[in-house]
Amino acid sequence: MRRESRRTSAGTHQRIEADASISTYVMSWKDRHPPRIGNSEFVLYVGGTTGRSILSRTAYGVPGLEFQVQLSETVFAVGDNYAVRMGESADPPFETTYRNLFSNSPDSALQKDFGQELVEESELLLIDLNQLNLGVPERQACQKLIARASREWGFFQVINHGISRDILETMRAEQVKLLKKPFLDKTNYKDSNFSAGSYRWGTPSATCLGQLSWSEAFHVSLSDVLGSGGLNSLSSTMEQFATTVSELAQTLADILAEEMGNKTCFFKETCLPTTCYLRLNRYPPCPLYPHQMSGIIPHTDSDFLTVLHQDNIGGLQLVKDGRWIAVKPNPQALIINIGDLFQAWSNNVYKSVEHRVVANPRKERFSTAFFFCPSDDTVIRWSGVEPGFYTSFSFGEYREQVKQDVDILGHKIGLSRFHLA
Ligand SMILES: O=C(O)CCC(=O)C(=O)O
Ligand SMILES: [Fe+2]
Repeated sequence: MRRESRRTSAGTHQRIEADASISTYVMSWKDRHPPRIGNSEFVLYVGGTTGRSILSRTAYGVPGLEFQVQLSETVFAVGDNYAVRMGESADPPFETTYRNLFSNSPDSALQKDFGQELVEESELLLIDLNQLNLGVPERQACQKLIARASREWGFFQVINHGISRDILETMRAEQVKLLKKPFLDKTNYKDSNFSAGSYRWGTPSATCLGQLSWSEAFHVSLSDVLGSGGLNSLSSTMEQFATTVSELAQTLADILAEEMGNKTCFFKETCLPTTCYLRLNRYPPCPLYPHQMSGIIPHTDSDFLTVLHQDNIGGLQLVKDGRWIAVKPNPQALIINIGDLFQAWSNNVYKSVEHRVVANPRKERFSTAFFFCPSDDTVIRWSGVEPGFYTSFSFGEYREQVKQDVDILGHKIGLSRFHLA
């Protein structure tokens, strides 16, 4: 959490920490520049969002004091030597909320997950979708490439994908504007297009550092956004983005089905723009445990396929042949990855591969993920002649199982829940 501090003499560093309940600020001291100067009293000023000029109340405190404030209020604390201003940082209070996880974890706790080995960087297979519009041989070769990448990697990237640079840039600008709002504004965000709970950060159920995702996101059901007539620039941008990206996802899904010898209307009938989801991700810098903290912990996506637009910071990694590989960012390309539903529907032909994001110690990162999903009542089943690996299940059942596992166990189990013995 960023703090603006005015330093008037060397020695003590004073700060106010936002507690998990957010409406409570806890006074504390931190030794940054020993020797420490004693526990002097300080004055806490609480005001409206414009600060000192409209101060509404003051209090006298010592470290350890808990002080209730309104979410919209700005807090200043003035100690004998310092003034600290709070309440306007965009970053969620990771350090304070998860302080028990940090203090209980031995330094080696994350090394188990991240290992000591150097993660190799690789460029994902790059497919030029313009090939689909040329002659029959070019189209067939391109389709085969898409299917091969989905079988062998579960991941590839595409250029000439039909989403204009203008749409991508406008979407990103709206996303940055939204996610750079002060944290307290995001937790309170009221938009008639977003249902409650669409703003998420950290991992509420985490019981160890390996389960903590150092990121925040607006996870939006497109049924809330589409057809609302674009009430503001954010929703009209999301509408435009989602409509074009869902056409791309539809094209790719149809190709993957066709390459299995199953030309089908299934995706056209079950995956509508309104049944899909959009996730606007922001990864604040994480100076703790450099290169070992997850921005998003290892997971597979619970959809048919995902279209991802990332910036040029990097951090996305995926598993290939049992090893983590870092994806080299390509600003021209969109990343496509296969999700759990396609793996089940194709009876393991296409792979839903585990991936994660490694938090960057200094730079923030943004990505936009479009999840190509069917309606909740759509049943996912293998319809080929070979024995199936999974029981059939509806997408609604699948989502419910994932939610339960995350709530109870702290992590998703995924497809193996539906594996036939
Ligand atoms: O930010 C990224 O690169 C990946 C995001 C992701 O995996 C997700 O939102 O499911
Ligand atoms: Fe993902």
